[in-house]
Amino acid sequence: MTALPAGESAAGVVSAVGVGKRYGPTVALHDVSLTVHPGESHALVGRNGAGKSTLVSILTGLSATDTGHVEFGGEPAPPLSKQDDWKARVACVYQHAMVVPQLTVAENLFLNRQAGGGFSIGWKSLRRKARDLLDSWDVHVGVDTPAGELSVEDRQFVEIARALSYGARFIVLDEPTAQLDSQAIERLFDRMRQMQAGGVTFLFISHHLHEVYEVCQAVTVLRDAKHVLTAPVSEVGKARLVDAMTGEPGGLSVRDAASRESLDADAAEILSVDGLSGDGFRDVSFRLRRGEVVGLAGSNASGKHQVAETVYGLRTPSAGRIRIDGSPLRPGDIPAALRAGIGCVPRDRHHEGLVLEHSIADNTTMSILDKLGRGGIASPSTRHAKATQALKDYDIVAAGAEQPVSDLSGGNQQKVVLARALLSDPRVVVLINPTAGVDVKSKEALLAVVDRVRAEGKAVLIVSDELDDLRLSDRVLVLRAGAVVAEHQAGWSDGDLVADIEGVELS
Ligand SMILES: Nc1ncnc2c1ncn2[C@@H]1O[C@H](COP(=O)(O)OP(=O)(O)OP(=O)(O)O)[C@@H](O)[C@H]1O
Repeated sequence: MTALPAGESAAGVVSAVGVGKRYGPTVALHDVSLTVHPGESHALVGRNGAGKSTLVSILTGLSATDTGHVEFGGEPAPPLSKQDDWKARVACVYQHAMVVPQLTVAENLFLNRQAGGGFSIGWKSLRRKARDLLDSWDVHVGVDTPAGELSVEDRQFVEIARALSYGARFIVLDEPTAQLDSQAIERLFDRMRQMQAGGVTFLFISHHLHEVYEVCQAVTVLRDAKHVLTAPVSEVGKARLVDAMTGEPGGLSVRDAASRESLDADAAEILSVDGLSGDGFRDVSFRLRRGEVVGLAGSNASGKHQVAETVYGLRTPSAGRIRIDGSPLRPGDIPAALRAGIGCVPRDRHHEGLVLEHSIADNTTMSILDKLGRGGIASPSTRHAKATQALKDYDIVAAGAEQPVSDLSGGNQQKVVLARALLSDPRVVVLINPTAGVDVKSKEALLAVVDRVRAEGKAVLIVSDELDDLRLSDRVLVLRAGAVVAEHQAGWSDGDLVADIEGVELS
């Protein structure tokens, strides 16, 4: 079912009615109303910091509204103190895991529920219930598997099944595709369609607008904390959607490496990787020259992340050699890589990237303290000035440079990570999914920054699941099962590259 025309009064699965929310001086939501109708997949889109996550936290009972209210099926939402009542109505599956990694799937599914009705449920019965639940939603995951060992894909299915077991038939998926490769995304979408047919309603958040067209029937756009549009997806073209998100007309353009002058034939080599092997990859060799961008593509199991992580010192290789400007790089040593001139955007900004409770100024300047002041001590005003410039250069929505990074929206946190990587003025930049969680318009700006540092003569190694990120590359190396299986020069077609990534022959 698609969204009903304005004024039609069928009760939604959920409605936000005139919702407002502030964080100190920041208005995160202003008078936002939204109705999600039964059985639809409803997309929620908007630029970084538009208010999507704030609205989700209100629709899921995690935060209170300042103004307005929430209804389920036309009835007022339960008080926030009654979390079990919320769980029976709605759940959100986040990008980061909400399972306890040490516990098994069965324990995660029925955690804190073993003592229902005064009886304690035995271990055997708990496993059987878990198995029945997963079977009933066609989720093929072993109930005895520790949740920490699940793939992101399976973990999300387990979390969806857990939500359904509480009775909720309305599920928020917050950027569920961000860490999935293309085949896993297709499986997720198939499953969403099946569940929709079984009466489940979804609110779907994604920065990949093509996904909105693939899997959703209705779309709502938030911009600068306000609701600007709700409409059936079939009635809003992509250009109009982007205009609604940005508030200004004009499409998107990502510059293709094929459209720029080809690399200088005698550009000096900066990075050489020879016969590199390690956990998940073997015998990988490539060269990077000044001003060159090389992409690494492949499925999540291809080993592409591990190769990049070995280059910037997160992992120790079992064989092979990495040289920067001809000098061997000490393996498995991040500070050594930094000193040798490697800057990186890591895969996981929460664990390897940011100190969340510290300010934007601290985070962006932490790797350049020795350059800002003597003995690694920089005056607060120097750091403040650098960070304030970064806010501008990287299009970061924030109250100011001293705001803690934890206050920022996800996409804006990612921009802080990129700013930090580039502020150290590296010779080689290793970027892993650099635009993850970044909105379409900011993505363009970030890729333009990468193009600029390339033009300055830095070498860039970029690992991404997104073809748009890879378009900057002079060459893209495709990995499968840990080995480089193909190389595409700039100007590749999407179809050819994807066929190589997935290992299918094009007829
Ligand atoms: N706990 C908080 N404290 C202070 N400000 C916050 C807090 N949470 C969110 N904000 C601010 O509220 C605004 C809306 O943020 P929100 O996370 O809802 O955006 P979003 O649309 O989900 O963005 P993204 O696409 O980057 O995830 C932002 O300006 C953000 O900095």
